[in-house]
Amino acid sequence: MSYKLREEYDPHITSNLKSNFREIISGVGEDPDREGVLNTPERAAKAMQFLTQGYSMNAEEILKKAVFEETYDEMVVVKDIELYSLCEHHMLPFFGKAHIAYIPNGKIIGLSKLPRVVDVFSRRLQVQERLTNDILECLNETLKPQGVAVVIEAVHLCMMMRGVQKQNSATTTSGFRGQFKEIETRNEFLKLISSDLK
Ligand SMILES: Nc1nc2c(ncn2[C@@H]2O[C@H](COP(=O)(O)OP(=O)(O)OP(=O)(O)O)[C@@H](O)[C@H]2O)c(=O)[nH]1
Ligand SMILES: [Zn+2]
Repeated sequence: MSYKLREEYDPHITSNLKSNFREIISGVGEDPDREGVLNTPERAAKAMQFLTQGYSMNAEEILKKAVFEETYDEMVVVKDIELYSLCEHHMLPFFGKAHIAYIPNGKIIGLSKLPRVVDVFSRRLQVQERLTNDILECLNETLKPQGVAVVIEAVHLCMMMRGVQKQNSATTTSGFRGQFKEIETRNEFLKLISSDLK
């Protein structure tokens, strides 16, 4: 299946979500028949499907479409990939950046496929740790590289708008496989993602 942002919405799912969002609107004390929110259940139903479209995508299929045989065997880094996800505990957004590196093993991947894989796994109900691992394992399994590394830096609205209400805390998660387990390789990656070169 090819990756595309969802423009058509499943009528059955939309109808189910729509009636649930109507309940939520009246549940919070708002009149669901007030003009301003009359179409909100349908809008919210479509927005929620957009935000969770990763469930109907297959990251391995996306990656396999753009694998090329090459002898390049230095580190490839794509950094500052913006991501938006929903925390599975509160269904509130968390968002930030992913940085990905791999060292090819006879095969390179089309660069755009790395952000696409980030989207596939972030457009779901997630925790940041699992999101990091999902991306890492998928790249490791599909490309079988000499090494792969993923770092995610994100802020969580469930910690900002509610709960502890901390506005300046960010969470960093990381995962390393193969050659990135070695301190020198890992440090080279961490240095590259902290440089300002765009
Ligand atoms: N490890 C991890 N925790 C997360 C993530 N997103 C949200 N959480 C946490 O999930 C936890 C859920 O804890 P609970 O005590 O069940 O929920 P709660 O009473 O709403 O917790 P507070 O947020 O502390 O008010 C909270 O500590 C959240 O900060 C994430 O991506 N990773
Ligand atoms: Zn949360």
